[in-house]
Amino acid sequence: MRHLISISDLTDEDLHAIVARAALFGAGGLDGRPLEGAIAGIYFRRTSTRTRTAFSAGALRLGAQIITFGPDDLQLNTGESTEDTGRVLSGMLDLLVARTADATAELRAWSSAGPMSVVNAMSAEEHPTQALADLATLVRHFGRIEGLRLLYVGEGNNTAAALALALTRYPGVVLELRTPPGYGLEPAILATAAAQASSSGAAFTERHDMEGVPEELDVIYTTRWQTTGTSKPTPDWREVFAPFQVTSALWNSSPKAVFMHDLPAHRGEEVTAEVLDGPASVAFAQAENKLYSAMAALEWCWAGR
Ligand SMILES: NC(=O)NCCC[C@H](N)C(=O)O
Repeated sequence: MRHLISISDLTDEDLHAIVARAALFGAGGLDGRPLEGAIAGIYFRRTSTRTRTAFSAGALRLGAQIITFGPDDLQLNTGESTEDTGRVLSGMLDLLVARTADATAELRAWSSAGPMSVVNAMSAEEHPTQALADLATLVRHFGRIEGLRLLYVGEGNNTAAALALALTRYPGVVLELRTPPGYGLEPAILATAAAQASSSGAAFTERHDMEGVPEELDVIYTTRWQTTGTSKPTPDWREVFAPFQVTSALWNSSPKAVFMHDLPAHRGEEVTAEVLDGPASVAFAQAENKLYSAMAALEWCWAGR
């Protein structure tokens, strides 16, 4: 069985193939119903607009049938164990797309329960299918990922982790993260991304200020200040985050950069309305690419059965 729980589950070939396929789907390249006969569970324990809709619509477009579960539906809520839940679901479903309440470990338990592919639709640690949509957006916009210069501004959250794990595999990529002090990437993600960059020929840096950001960027990316399922440990967190707002001033030294955001957006917090709704923004094309990357991820999982 193939599972997509972390970007690290994918070989370079898998990653390139899924991203290329997503870009093809975005260009109208769906031929037939490759998931005809498949039954996918769509289980979201946290709020979702884009990811849940993308996987539901994507599975239906590919010819699968879906069963959706909300946060209060399964007997997990009345104390049934993760393991027993996995044993039951894997006897009935071909695929399970799940947004967990907490750790990725729950998804790993389900992936080893039986013959059912598991897709991580966001956990506390990582948001791999967001990175796939973002890479498909880069391919659709620039025609390539190799050599792109990207600045990520904001919390080192699940999206940042997946982007770091994916982008550092591409030769010539420059990925600089500017994360507020105390809100950086987890050390294990930093270490993996740095090791990948040194073997692929990418450049990867994380800093905790907004001084001297790189120039001639291709992409400026941000994320909301309130990451799902987290709370801020100190009451002064807004003062810590304030310098990390993405404003048009960042475009002075990068006039050709596009703006990306995993959404939902909070205009006036992590980004100004001028940037989000301005001509450089591809944020809503990026959101649509979640559909195409969900389709590519589902197809890749199903092809491995
Ligand atoms: N595109 C998305 O999946 N958006 C929802 C959540 C994004 C963000 N990384 C969060 O955890 O709040």
